[in-house]
Amino acid sequence: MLDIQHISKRIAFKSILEDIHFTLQTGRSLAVVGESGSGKSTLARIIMGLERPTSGRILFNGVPAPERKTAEFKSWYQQIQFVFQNTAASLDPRMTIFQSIEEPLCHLTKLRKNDRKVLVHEYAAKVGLPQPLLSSVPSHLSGGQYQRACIAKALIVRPKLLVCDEIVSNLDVIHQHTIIELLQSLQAEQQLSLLFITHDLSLVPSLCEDVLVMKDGRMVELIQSALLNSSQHPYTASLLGAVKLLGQHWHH
Ligand SMILES: Nc1ncnc2c1ncn2[C@@H]1O[C@H](COP(=O)(O)OP(=O)(O)OP(=O)(O)O)[C@@H](O)[C@H]1O
Repeated sequence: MLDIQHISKRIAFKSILEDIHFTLQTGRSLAVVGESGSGKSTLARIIMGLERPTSGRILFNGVPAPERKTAEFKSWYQQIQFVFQNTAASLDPRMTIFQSIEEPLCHLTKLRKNDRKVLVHEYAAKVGLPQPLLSSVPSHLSGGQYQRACIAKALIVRPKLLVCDEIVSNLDVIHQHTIIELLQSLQAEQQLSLLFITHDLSLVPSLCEDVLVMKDGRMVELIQSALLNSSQHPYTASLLGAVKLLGQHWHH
């Protein structure tokens, strides 16, 4: 379904991404891990259509990503939704949480007001956002609640693929786990494919079947997360070593 074909990106003669290629099948989950500066966010921005690759292309169900501002762009991107690390900028501070979650339905569907309202309540409940919070503005939410609102906003148009860029990095461990459990259950319920970008390898095994390890814009290896512990690659081993040094738990 998502087919990343030999993506490279150069900015001012500097190579940011070099020959990234992988596929992500329906209902599967892939983590993209690597230390800061390895090119993860650039890859996410290219998948989103915010940046163009220098070479290579992206197909979704066999269809190449359309140019921005075309009619095809809208329907292509209805299938792929994103949740970002930069949470403070993800929701409009002047809108209520209800309006924010409703917004993509206004842009991407022809649903009537009442039907939109039913869906907003349904998705708020799905992500565990208490109903009274829907009339609040984003600044009144905790980090975990804010992230749930972003997830509800992304999922309400029933995308086939959800791309998450560092979405739990700013949360404490308990909230990290509830968000990961939420993604697991939504994934199973909606046959959602998940691309989970993180610098934190400890989060990967509980959520993703496969892992793409990146370093300096290149693919180090693509490996099943169940086999991570036995990776022969020195860079993957060093990332794993860092996780163990921090004393984090390994959730299989
Ligand atoms: N517009 C740009 N101009 C110049 N260099 C850039 C630009 N965008 C990204 N880079 C460089 O590309 C490299 C990869 O950045 P990117 O943000 O994709 O990495 P990352 O793995 O997501 O890091 P982090 O986890 O810190 O967000 C970095 O060295 C960064 O400085």
